Amino acid sequence: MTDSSSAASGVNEKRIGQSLLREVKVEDAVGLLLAHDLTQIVPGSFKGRLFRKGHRVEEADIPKLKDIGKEHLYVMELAPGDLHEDDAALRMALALGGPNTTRTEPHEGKVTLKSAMTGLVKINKDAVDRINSIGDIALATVTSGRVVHPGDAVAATRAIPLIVPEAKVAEVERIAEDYHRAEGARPIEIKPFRKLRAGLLTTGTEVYSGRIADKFGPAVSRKLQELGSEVAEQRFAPDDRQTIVNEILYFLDLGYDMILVSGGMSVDPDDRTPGAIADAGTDIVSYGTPMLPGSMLLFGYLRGVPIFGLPGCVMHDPYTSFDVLLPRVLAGETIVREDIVRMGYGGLHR
Ligand SMILES: Nc1nc2c(c(=O)[nH]1)N[C@H]1C(S)=C(S)[C@@H](COP(=O)(O)OP(=O)(O)OC[C@H]3O[C@@H](n4cnc5c(N)ncnc54)[C@H](O)[C@@H]3O)O[C@H]1N2
Ligand code: MOO
Repeated sequence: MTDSSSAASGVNEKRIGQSLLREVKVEDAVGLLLAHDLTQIVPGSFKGRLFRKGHRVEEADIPKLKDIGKEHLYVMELAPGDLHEDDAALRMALALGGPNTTRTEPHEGKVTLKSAMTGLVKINKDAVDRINSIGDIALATVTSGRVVHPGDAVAATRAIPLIVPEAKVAEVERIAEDYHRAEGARPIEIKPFRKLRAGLLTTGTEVYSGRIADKFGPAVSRKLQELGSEVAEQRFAPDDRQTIVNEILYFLDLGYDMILVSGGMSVDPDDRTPGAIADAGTDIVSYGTPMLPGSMLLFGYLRGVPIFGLPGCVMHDPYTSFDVLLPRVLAGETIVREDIVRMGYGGLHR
């Protein structure tokens, strides 16, 4: 990589495995190639690469190097079986990133995986934990199951030392391969959203009779639209259990992909919605969700069609249990009771 014979004598050397890092005074480094990116940080205005790995040091660089605190530079002699930080970060990113992810160039020993689309990011936490227990390498991710948009960072791989044993990176590749063989997916992927047509039944005698204006329709339509789906039809029902059952079955007959029923989800005598959803023949996955807001949400499947009972907060709160579960349904996931149970940890949002 660099011409070690031109290094000044009497300088410090650091051995990492079979590889060698030799310190060279910046004044003696003119003509040598930089062994790694060099970072400048000016708080509030700049953080980034001042010099790129492989840059040939020139006389004019010396004051700039001193400005960022460099009195010495490394000359690197990589042994077989060792990897430069950039190559380690890149190989990990290549192994981990699945469909609909993009990669940045290696940069200061780091590669960022980004989403190429609007979708649901899926990250296997077990693989992340196993990789981070290896040592000398780091994988930082966002939490799985959230909505991401094009260009959003979802994970970053990083080598901690400048030289990493290749075996550690190979272990990351093996973890990714094992996961791929078992699950048919890479540990980090973006699932696209399906475009679903939903029927929305808005219950509440006060809305049905026209005493108050409906606020559920616009809010739910917007939430679906933002993810590429639509409320294809909205209907209204008073707080009457049988009427609600009939309207749900009407939506089912029309073949909508999803059924949403708003209002009447809590404890008042006029709250008929959970009972009506059950009477319609729904297999209820859960009534009650360990998340706030949205604890009174019901989720189930009616002859395979996802059906939600939506509590009042969905009208006005931007992030409820509906906003957690809706993207998963749109991404084609089947929601089971365990998924709902797990929402409680980290599920307190107000
Ligand atoms: N004692 C308890 N009180 C409440 C509980 C509880 O467990 N025990 N749960 C709370 C939670 S959480 C929620 S959320 C709310 C509301 O639940 P509901 O889904 O039953 O909502 P409603 O009773 O039907 O209505 C509440 C409120 O919102 C207005 N509303 C309903 N639909 C519409 C609409 N389409 N457009 C405009 N406004 C609407 C309705 O008129 C009421 O004012 O219960 C908590 N209380
Ligand atoms: O279902 Mo309530 O909306 O938790 O706020």
